[in-house]
Amino acid sequence: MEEVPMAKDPVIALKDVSVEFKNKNKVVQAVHNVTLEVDRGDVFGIVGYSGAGKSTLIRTINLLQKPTSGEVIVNGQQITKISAKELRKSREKIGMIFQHFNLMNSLNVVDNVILSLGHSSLSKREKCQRATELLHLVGLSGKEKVYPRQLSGGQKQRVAIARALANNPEILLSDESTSALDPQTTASILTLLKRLNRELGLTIVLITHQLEVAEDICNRIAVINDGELVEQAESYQILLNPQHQITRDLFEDTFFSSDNLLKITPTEQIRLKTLYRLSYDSSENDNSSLFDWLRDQFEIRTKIIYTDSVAVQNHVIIKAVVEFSKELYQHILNELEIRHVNIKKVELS
Ligand SMILES: Nc1ncnc2c1ncn2[C@@H]1O[C@H](COP(=O)(O)OP(=O)(O)OP(=O)(O)O)[C@@H](O)[C@H]1O
Repeated sequence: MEEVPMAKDPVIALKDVSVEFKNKNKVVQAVHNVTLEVDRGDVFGIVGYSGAGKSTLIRTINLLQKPTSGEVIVNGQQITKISAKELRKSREKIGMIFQHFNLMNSLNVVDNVILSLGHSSLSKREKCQRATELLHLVGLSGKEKVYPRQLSGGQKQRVAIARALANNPEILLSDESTSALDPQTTASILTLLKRLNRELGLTIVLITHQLEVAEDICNRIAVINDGELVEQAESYQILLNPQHQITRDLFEDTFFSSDNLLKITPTEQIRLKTLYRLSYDSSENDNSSLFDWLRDQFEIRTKIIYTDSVAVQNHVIIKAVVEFSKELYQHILNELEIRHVNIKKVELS
């Protein structure tokens, strides 16, 4: 039976959003005409170089940053047009976590979470019970009376996540929430975020400069550069076949890094005139059938210089640098493209 595509259900829509900062005589265009949609249940990553406008952009979603122009629509409501009271209500449905946790050091863990329940109609006892349940949800049972300074970075971020979830938000905004954490703690926070996304149906929008974070957790990635949205796609597509040079610089070149290419010695460089980088989805191609096909059809032999794989969503993307026994003619490159193999000649400088 033919699969029916799932209906899209955008929970966030930004339309032509721009943010300008005016400093003395200078105008900084931090975000420029960004239009994007985040579907319910997405883990949506926004990546880009430092200063690209990521923080400014994510902060427009809960109007911590008011756009200079454009529309911000959350759950069908244009929040740029609503009263302060309505905005407060709408913001309760949008939790946010930050790089430096933003906890109150003078309050213990449970009181930090209770602080977010200020506007709720719950009794004091019920608030305490709710906060305790949230701390259990994020794996911090038993730490209720502890103060933030007595916690590790990962534990502080868990408190911040519990606090962000206090009002049962539908959306969680994450502004570099793992940037201050070591790789192991980062992995445990990402596991927690994935579980919350799955179990609570929480839509997550995260900005990160850690590309491995975006690869690990996001189903969709948007790339911004100089305030402009340059590319957005399913995460595996971004890895498999990046369209924009900035995306290639960000994602491909971390894998095909000069470190890896420098492993090839200068004498080999002279010989290696037919070095190519390939990337492909392992469910569509596998090494041996691809290289057997090149040999059988075109008498081209392949020597794999190095290869690696990265699992994104349900796809395993293979990336490889190979040496072919001869240069590939355009018609072979075209055939590879038809087979969804992304191929590029390596220029050794
Ligand atoms: N309040 C402000 N006043 C003036 N300029 C600002 C302000 N906030 C940000 N900018 C400028 O806007 C641009 C985008 O900044 P932003 O912090 O959004 O980028 P970013 O991609 O999050 O960077 P990073 O990864 O380094 O945090 C930068 O040029 C920055 O200097």
